[in-house]
Amino acid sequence: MLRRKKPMALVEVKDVTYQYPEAVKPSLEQVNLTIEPGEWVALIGQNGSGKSTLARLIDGLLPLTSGTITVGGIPVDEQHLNAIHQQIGMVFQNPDNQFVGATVADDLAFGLENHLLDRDVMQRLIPQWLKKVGMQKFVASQPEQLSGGQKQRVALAGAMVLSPQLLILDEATSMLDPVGRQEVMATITELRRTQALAILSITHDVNEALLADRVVLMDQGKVVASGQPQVILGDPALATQYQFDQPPVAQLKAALAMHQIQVPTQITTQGEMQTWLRRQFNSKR
Ligand SMILES: Nc1ncnc2c1ncn2[C@@H]1O[C@H](COP(=O)(O)OP(=O)(O)OP(=O)(O)O)[C@@H](O)[C@H]1O
Repeated sequence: MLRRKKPMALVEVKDVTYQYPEAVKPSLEQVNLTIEPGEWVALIGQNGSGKSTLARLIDGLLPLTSGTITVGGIPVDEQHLNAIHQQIGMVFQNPDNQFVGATVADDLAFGLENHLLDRDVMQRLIPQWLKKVGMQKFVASQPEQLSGGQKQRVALAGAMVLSPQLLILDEATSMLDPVGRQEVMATITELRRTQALAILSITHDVNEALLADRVVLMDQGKVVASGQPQVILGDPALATQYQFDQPPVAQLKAALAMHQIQVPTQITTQGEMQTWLRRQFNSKR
């Protein structure tokens, strides 16, 4: 009997161990991770748990020394770096370190020149992508005329301009004020709605992790848990052991439990909590 082969995930990380050359111990140990096409995975974990190292290995910014990684079926190695960089767009933490051009248009053109695109293709793609991130009015602006959130939206346009299948966000909103953070998250949510795009977002922000399809928790170079955001983030034992903030609903549950009010475990979202509280309130009137 013919057995049908399982379709390949977009990203397959298999048995990856990595030690920086000067380090005394590995930063990643036997890491396995898959990301499906179109899936949004939030990578969480304490400082130094290995999240950025894993992202850099997936993008080929660090050389793999043990294990394998494929993106879109292409092995991440020196030979395939160009092809890998067309599959992945990456946005980093610091808005100022990412801006290399004298103007917004120059900045995007600089990134595209590395991919040897024709001038007329570039001139079509740049305004198209600036419009998608809501920055079309700023095409001739200089970096110092932009807010942090606006710079990160330009970085997003730069990461997306070659229509990659995977967007990696390495704490892309952590240096922004609440308005900038909101702007960038709204842009990412909109991109996800309109593009066939998988996302790997590294974050310490519980509200950002809640937007993902799945949360992967790392600790000391290992993946220690993976599952639905509300389940992983709402687990009080995991939150205490691995020191992360719980979502507002989980915090409210814990506070109510201290007053002997037990909220059913299946209630995880704000909407479910509101409905449940309203019912309790009405039944007592
Ligand atoms: N260039 C380097 N050389 C040596 N060790 C490094 C280097 N970069 C990171 N490390 C070490 O690797 C481990 C994992 O670091 P990494 O930056 O991947 O963690 P992280 O989870 O992204 O942390 P954070 O949330 O603080 O960004 C840490 O112990 C760190 O000190």
